[in-house]
Amino acid sequence: MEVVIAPAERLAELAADAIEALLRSKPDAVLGLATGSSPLQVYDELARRHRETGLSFARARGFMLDEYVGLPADHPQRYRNVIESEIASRVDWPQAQVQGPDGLADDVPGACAAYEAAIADAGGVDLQILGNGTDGHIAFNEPGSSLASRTRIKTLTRQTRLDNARFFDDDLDQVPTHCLTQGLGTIMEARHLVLLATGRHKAEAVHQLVEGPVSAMWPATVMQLHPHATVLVDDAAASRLQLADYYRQTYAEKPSWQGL
Ligand SMILES: N[C@@H]1[C@@H](O)[C@H](O)[C@@H](COP(=O)(O)O)O[C@@H]1O
Repeated sequence: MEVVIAPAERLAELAADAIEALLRSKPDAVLGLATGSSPLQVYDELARRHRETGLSFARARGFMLDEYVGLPADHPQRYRNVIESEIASRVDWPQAQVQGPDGLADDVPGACAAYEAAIADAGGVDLQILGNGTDGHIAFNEPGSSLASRTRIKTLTRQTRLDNARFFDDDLDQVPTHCLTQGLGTIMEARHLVLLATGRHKAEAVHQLVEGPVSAMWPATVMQLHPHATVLVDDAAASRLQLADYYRQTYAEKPSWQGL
């Protein structure tokens, strides 16, 4: 696991560099997309590169991590709509090439199985962008999630609903109680995991993710078992890391050609 500690703008550039290098070498790459505030600067940077340098998503495929259950198709916080407005519509990405789990499906197990099959048919995810919940979740794999889990329905914790109430007029009652989410086993099959976390409120989750014991209580710790995982954090999110000086030194001495 590589840990990079840098200001948020720099982290966004590094993630965008990795995505750009992938798209330039493999234009039909499969990108794993996260919602939440953590990837927003990455999406801004990708949109800028599309505008200014012609970086193209025309042949790329995108798979979202998760979706709320029951939000109407036109709800602005439906994750498929969030991804459309935050990144897909700002670049040349055809709508049909970006998909998420169907939070309005009548047959939930069927929709989850179909989503797993669609990812497999696309050849698997090349690069998965991730955020980290304050309770250690990735996607919506809440504490207690099986480390081998696949796409399924989950009940959101009260903490996650409180964290996300800011997107719903600070009204907890408007925040859905359930979601469909890629499982930890699904996410672990992506070939490169790139997690972003900023702010002091993420410091404990980041410490557990990087330095804690692998445990379903902190679901992101499963990333310790991945052969190519990158954790991009700012000073505040890194403030509880025991080996922060070592991570800083390692990154400072890394050859610039190496990439993430
Ligand atoms: N389902 C999303 C996750 O994919 C996201 O990574 C996480 C952190 O969110 P944020 O980046 O806003 O802190 O919580 C949300 O609930």
